[in-house]
Amino acid sequence: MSDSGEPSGAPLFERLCLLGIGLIGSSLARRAREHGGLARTVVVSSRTEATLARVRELGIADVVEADPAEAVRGADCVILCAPVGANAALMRRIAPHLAPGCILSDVGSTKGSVLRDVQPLLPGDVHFVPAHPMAGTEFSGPDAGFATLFEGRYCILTPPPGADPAAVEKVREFWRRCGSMVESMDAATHDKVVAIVSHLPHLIAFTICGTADDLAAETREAVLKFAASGFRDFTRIASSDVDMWRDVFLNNREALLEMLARFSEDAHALGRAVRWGQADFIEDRIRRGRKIRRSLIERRQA
Ligand SMILES: NC(=O)c1ccc[n+]([C@@H]2O[C@H](COP(=O)([O-])OP(=O)(O)OC[C@H]3O[C@@H](n4cnc5c(N)ncnc54)[C@H](O)[C@@H]3O)[C@@H](O)[C@H]2O)c1
Ligand SMILES: O=C(O)C(=O)C[C@]1(C(=O)O)C=C[C@@H](O)C=C1
Repeated sequence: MSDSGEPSGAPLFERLCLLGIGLIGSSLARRAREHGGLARTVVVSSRTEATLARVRELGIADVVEADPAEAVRGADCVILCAPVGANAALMRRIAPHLAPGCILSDVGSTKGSVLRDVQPLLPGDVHFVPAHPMAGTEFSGPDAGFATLFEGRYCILTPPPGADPAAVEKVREFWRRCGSMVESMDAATHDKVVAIVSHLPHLIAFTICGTADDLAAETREAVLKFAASGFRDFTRIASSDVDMWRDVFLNNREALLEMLARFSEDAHALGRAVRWGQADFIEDRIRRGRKIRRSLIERRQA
């Protein structure tokens, strides 16, 4: 395998099964199609017949199977790609059918919940290596995916204590071949980090859109008319998928509420500085924002 993500030699997996095929699942399926190094055969299962029919039309999987229990049979890697709230039920359905030695992974945005929902049902001979690609868009469904989604983006692994090192290395290599930089951390740290960098920004975006929507009819018209401004940037992420974000908020409750409390205190402090005309305080906050944006650009993550 070369550092450029180009394939060399045999594919990592013989039979890769993706359960849930929206933005993330279909990006993985497309990557596997374009990059021979991921899997020889890609099997896909999803909840609705409409999604499965669309996957057939798109031609992004070798096998399309309605029943998840059937889909995982004989797979040496299974990746859960549905909203995180679906994991417990999916796991109950597939656990007895997972092949011995299979690697089970996921792409969920919350990791404590995945350990909670998946580990108790895990057969002894299956290796569990949770993962979270820090890449996405506001779009969802199988049409939204693209093969380059993960390129140059981080993927965080949260292997549970005692995870099989060979399985962890295989999942690392999988994400490297998707073009990602791979890091590992424990699930609790992951959940705190994403609460501030991903979940709270979405919560704020949904809220600011709701607040604008609550304004009197006349003002709301003006908001929409002149929205080619700071507000527009919030509307992009506020247009994200309902099921996915409901599940994220409900499955990272503690960390998200902690970050929201800190944010609220800081927002009040800035509001107070505005009220009392404290220009130095206001300038300091703006400078910190500019500094963070600059460092993201330097790290090529903006
Ligand atoms: N969208 C992002 O930016 C992003 C980024 C990183 C990780 N994630 C995580 O990836 C996962 C998938 O997100 P997505 O953006 O691809 O969502 P999506 O809405 O585009 O796709 C989800 C897919 O799962 C299917 N599904 C829903 N419930 C199911 C069930 N009970 N059983 C089987 N399939 C079911 C849906 O039909 C759909 O095909 C989520 O856990 C999310 O937290 C999302
Ligand atoms: O770019 C976006 O639109 C995203 O929302 C992607 C984003 C994020 O917040 O950065 C969303 C959820 C994920 O779990 C990872 C990535």
